[in-house]
Amino acid sequence: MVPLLTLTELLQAIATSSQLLHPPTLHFLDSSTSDTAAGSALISYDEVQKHTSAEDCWVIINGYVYDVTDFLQLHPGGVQAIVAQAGKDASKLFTMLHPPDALGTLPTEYCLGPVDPETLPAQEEEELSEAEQLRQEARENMPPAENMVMVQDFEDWAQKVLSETAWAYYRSAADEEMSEFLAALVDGARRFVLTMALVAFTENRDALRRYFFRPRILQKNSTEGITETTFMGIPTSVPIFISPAAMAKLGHPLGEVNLTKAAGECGIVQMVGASNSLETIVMLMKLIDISANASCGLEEMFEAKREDQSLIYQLYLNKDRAASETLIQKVEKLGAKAIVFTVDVMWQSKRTMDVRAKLPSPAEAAAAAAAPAPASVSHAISGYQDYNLTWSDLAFIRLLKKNTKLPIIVKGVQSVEDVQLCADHGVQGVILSNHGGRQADYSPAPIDILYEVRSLRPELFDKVEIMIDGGIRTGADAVKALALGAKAVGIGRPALYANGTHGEEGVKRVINIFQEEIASTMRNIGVSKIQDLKPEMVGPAGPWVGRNRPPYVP
Ligand code: HEM
Ligand SMILES: Cc1cc2nc3c(=O)[nH]c(=O)nc-3n(C[C@H](O)[C@H](O)[C@H](O)COP(=O)(O)O)c2cc1C
Repeated sequence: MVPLLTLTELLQAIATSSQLLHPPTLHFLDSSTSDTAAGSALISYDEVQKHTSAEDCWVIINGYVYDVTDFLQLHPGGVQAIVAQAGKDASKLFTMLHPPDALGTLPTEYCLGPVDPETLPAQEEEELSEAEQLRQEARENMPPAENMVMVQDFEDWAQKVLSETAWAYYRSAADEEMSEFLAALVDGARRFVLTMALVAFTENRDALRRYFFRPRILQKNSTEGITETTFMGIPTSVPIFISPAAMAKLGHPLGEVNLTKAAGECGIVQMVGASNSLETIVMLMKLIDISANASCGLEEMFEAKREDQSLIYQLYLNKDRAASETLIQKVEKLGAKAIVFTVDVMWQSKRTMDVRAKLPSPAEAAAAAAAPAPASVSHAISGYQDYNLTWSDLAFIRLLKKNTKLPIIVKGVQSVEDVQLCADHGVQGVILSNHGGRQADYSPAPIDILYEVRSLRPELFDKVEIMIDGGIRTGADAVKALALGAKAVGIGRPALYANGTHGEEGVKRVINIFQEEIASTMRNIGVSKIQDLKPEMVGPAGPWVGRNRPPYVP
């Protein structure tokens, strides 16, 4: 549940962004609710104001009044999230957090009719809290996207301008997180505190910093198309892809569509997420017996893409295989180029910063105690997601292969043995990933897993395409992974942060920075096309002698 202050902050941060507050669209008029809504008499604001409790809860969204009393217990964001809006116009908040068709998941009779616009109170200017003022000032002083020099610059600004909720959700990682104090020490005296700071999230970056190049000199340089390549049979202008990530709308009201447009303009692949929110909606639609075909923002992303642009769909498998089957058929029809099947969310993890940000104040806790107990998000999610997948039954691979001609990529592989098993079971690609350090704490850094595969089982690179993501923030990071054999590398948070600071322009700038840095790194180590990058150009820091010498060095 979001504390009230945080939601206000969230709205304010967004309201100060330049491209904002496009008028709310009446999406549900296209859906089955239109008959009910269109024919109804106007409802006065005074009438709406009479229904402000958990036992009798009305809200206004996009000009229409909804009685959501029976939906409260099913709401994945919790009962209180809606009750806090009871009797009010929740349009802005709703639009910011939900895919447009979320309303279409409600039974038609919940829509009571249009609100009488004459009776709506004038919008009052809300007084800004100190934190909100700081965020607003920071946004006013933020340089334009083209002045961002490093990908890290976007993260630094995101921390200053994003709402507490958005920052906590994006940045959070599993369990043990370094304090700011430790983080500062890490910058100054990294080696000294390393043993205290070995958590998955920080290790993803630290591990990348332990690999160095062996540049070659006097190699002919080319100027054109130096970063162009293909992965999974898809051409890409740079071997970077946008990893699937939920809730881009927390950072910018246009959400994932910004990422799709930026990826299209820059000629790279986006993996569109079956975000928790969208998947949960599918689960809810089943609970309230509405067709899964009525879902979600997926079409929006496919509509926003260019004709020649490639999107890959990311799936969490549903216990109800029929729901997954429908989804796979749908995305295949929409034109997805492959299916990414995420397997590293085997259980809900504790995302520490996110949990802290949502802790209610004492007053909110007291108010919540008076309301019926919410169905928790983790409960809601475990209601549909299959956590009991095993290699021995292989149900998921069989299901996917039976239902689609699309190549299958398994995301979240974290050991050499499992790369081998994926290859044995006929998947075409794997993404070495620990979910950006958000699932199992102390899971290995993807670059180290890649190094292990290269050192121990180099033949696996010919059996299955290997990609990685986690902590990739510079062109040099990407080139190290590509030289070790990765076909492409994914970025998660960098795209979300840049979307939150500068929207589509920010995401494009992030991709351009990667392109510039990859090209420059390649030229400086004596390589002029991706295919010429070789494992022996990269290895652990220090002289390659004795036990430090990589086994693949000729
Ligand atoms: C009717 C008015 C609604 C209001 C005012 C509302 C409000 C909210 C708020 C404030 C949150 C953020 C909660 C948090 O992060 O702490 C949220 C989350 C969410 N809502 Fe709604 N909501 C409404 C309807 C719906 C509907 C119809 C659906 C579709 C089934 C839906 C699905 C979700 C989902 C999936 C989340 C994210 C849960 C998560 O992953 O954390 N909501 N909602
Ligand atoms: C806010 C956020 C939401 C994410 N949501 C998903 C998701 O829905 N599905 C998925 O497979 N991975 C998800 N991930 C993991 C990313 O796909 C990716 O593995 C990770 O972010 C890479 O690490 P990086 O953020 O350091 O680049 C998410 C990551 C973040 C930060």
